[in-house]
Amino acid sequence: MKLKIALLPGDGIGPEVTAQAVKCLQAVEETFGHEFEYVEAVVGAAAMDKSGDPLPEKTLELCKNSDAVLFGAIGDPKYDNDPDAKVRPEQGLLRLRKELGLFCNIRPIKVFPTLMEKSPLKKKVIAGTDFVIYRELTSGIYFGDKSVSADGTSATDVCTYTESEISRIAHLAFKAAKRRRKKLTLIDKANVLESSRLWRRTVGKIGESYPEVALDFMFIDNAAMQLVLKPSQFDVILTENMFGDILSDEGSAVGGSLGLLPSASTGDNHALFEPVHGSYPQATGKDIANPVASILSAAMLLDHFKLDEESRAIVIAVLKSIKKGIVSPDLNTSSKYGTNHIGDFISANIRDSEDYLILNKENIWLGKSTII
Ligand SMILES: NC(=O)C1=CN([C@@H]2O[C@H](COP(=O)(O)OP(=O)(O)OC[C@H]3O[C@@H](n4cnc5c(N)ncnc54)[C@H](O)[C@@H]3O)[C@@H](O)[C@H]2O)C=CC1
Ligand SMILES: CC(C)CC(=O)C(=O)O
Ligand SMILES: [Mg+2]
Repeated sequence: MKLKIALLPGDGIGPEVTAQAVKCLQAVEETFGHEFEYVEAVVGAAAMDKSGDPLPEKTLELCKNSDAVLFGAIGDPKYDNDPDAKVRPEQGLLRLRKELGLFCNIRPIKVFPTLMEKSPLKKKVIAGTDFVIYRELTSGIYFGDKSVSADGTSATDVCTYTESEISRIAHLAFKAAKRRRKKLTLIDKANVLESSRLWRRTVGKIGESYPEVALDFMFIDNAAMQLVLKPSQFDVILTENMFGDILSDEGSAVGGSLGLLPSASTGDNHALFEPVHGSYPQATGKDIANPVASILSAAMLLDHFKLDEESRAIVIAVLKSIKKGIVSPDLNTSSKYGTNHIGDFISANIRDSEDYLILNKENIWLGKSTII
């Protein structure tokens, strides 16, 4: 298969982890006989340094004209620490999501069997954790009107949802639940928020056309607690933009590190793949960032194009690296392995079809699907 992939490494650790994901995609190309073209462009603070714009027109055009986008991360302390900054790197990512119509953000959370003891939670609490968050990505409070009063003493962010914005992602979440353990939990704050009540009404109605899926509702405050008390109770979580953002970082702690979580953002015409984490500026250039979230995002990219075996080859190589203890310091503080070495190990193992077959038979972690 030929694919044109827009590479947007971005800021902080973005370039380092994206480079490891590209190594893995190149290994897939060689092993399975595909041809991927990579075209790089700037985004976030890196783009602002050049032109003042966190999403230059050229970058947006490239993304629109590519089959997929592989995104690193954006964000820089010089903007985080300046509450008066008028333009921010994050606006580049938000606008890109909106322009590409990426309304559905898919964030799978599974516990690697070999990493059980790395979780801050007890083994018996996290055993069996395997859920996926369907997070609405192009609306809600991140995209609503914002204002600050003239004297700077009050500020407003508006949260708006329409029925059609809710129903298009709800259908995708119900379909995912049908393929999985047939349970969907809508997480909201319907006891307080009007927009959440619209979510409940809309999702409740849509649920009638998916009778095989058990639908339940949970308030966000309780959900934040349930996620660490009994994460295995969740199968598909459907939620709005900000709640999904927060819950996925919380969920990453269940599996041991935010550096492990990949994501896919899809719409009707485009798809973007990125780690759940941000630019982790404290780690920039230190060769300590975990590249697995980015590498698994590349596996989700392959999944998206129905390259199932190829995606699985990446996942299995990742599993092997973890099984062998080739992990970054977030998973083992005394680890001597860096970002680059881990990327080299995983990409080399994608090429190793014998290991691939053996591990594939074990069928650990993967279940029937690859990532989700
Ligand atoms: N999608 C994106 O590009 C996102 C960008 N950001 C931006 O990133 C910058 C930093 O934000 P933070 O809140 O510190 O979030 P962050 O996700 O960059 O880091 C939070 C913590 O997670 C851990 N972590 C994250 N990625 C890791 C990796 N690959 N390997 C090992 N450990 C990892 C580290 O302990 C780190 O201190 C900000 O400018 C923020 O706006 C934040 C979230 C998402
Ligand atoms: C940096 C934001 C634009 C979003 C975010 O934190 C996320 O999508 O995880
Ligand atoms: Mg986030």
